[in-house]
Amino acid sequence: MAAPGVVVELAPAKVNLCLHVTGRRPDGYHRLDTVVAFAELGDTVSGDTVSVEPAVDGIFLRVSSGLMPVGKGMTAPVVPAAVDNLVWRAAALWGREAGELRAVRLTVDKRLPAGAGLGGGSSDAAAALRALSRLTGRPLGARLRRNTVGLGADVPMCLEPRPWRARGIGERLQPVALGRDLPVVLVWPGRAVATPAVFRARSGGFGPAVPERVLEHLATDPLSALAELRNDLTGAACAVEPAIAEAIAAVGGLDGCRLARMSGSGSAVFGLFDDGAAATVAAAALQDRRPGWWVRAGVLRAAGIDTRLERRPVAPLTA
Ligand SMILES: C[C@](O)(CO)[C@H](O)COP(=O)(O)OP(=O)(O)OC[C@H]1O[C@@H](n2ccc(N)nc2=O)[C@H](O)[C@@H]1O
Ligand SMILES: Nc1ncnc2c1ncn2[C@@H]1O[C@H](COP(=O)(O)OP(=O)(O)OP(=O)(O)O)[C@@H](O)[C@H]1O
Repeated sequence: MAAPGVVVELAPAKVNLCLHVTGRRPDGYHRLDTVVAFAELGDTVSGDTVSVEPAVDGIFLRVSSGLMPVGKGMTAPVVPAAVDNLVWRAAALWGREAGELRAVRLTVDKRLPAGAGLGGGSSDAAAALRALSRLTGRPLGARLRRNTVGLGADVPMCLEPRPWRARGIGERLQPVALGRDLPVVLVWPGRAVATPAVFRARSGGFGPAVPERVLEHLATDPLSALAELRNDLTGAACAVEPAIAEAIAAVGGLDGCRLARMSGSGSAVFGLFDDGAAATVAAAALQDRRPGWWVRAGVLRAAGIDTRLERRPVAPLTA
């Protein structure tokens, strides 16, 4: 293992710019065609390798949810603090695939609402794997990358947060050229929905894949291209949680909003803007009107996100 140190990784919010449900596998998972991009805001996952005497083996996980939005009337799943946390499961996967871990402490600071369709848990898992790779000096091998889909369908795309087209159940990744950075307002209407419940509530057949012509158009005029696409889970998610329909209408009505849509299986909604300043003003106005909602302005980065945050001093290990 490399010398003791601390690395801090951003676990950025994932936004499904569109989500087409194109079929269903025999195991019940749905085949998707989705274009995702990542915002420069999210949870953080830090990892320490710590020298202590006597040496301590194992993984230590600390989850701080102090920054998670918790307000009157909000419902969000509890973020598990131990072996059910996706960060823990990612570290266990690393242990199986890349080698034993000794005295590693992973700390998750939650800032993204859980069960929001912003991929928080998946992004945390991916950030933990990047942190372990940096701490140990070992690259993320191809087999490990492939196996991350077992942690969650969104984990492979979160390993390298950049615009992707994802097919299969999310693991067949193809880079996508997004013509420019997209100012975004992210809104979570204070009510979580569980992904399996939304897929179960879906009715009707399957839709067409994302046309190649529209994918190419994303490189030149992303907002017009996205207007031709859709999120096929919107109806089902709104039936499960009507607050989503309210959020889509509220975001669509913001000054300067060019497109409002749900992300993933909900319940978060995003609005795209031409102009970052307009997005910031609109977010503040909406937050004033709806204090029970979680509202953030950010930017979806065409070039992807640099997830390496600043180094911090090493703190002593207290297990
Ligand atoms: C809807 C998306 O957010 C789009 O990016 C993701 O596909 C969901 O990714 P995720 O939260 O990592 O999902 P997982 O934890 O793998 O799956 C949760 C549950 O959602 C359903 N599920 C998920 C993904 C998929 N392609 N088809 C499904 O039917 C399954 O019932 C599954 O048991
Ligand atoms: N580190 C984590 N952060 C958030 N949730 C976690 C984490 N680890 C496990 N979970 C569990 O995962 C479930 C989904 O949380 P998550 O925030 O990833 O949902 P989501 O945003 O809807 O994801 P997706 O966009 O991938 O569908 C929750 O029920 C939560 O208890």
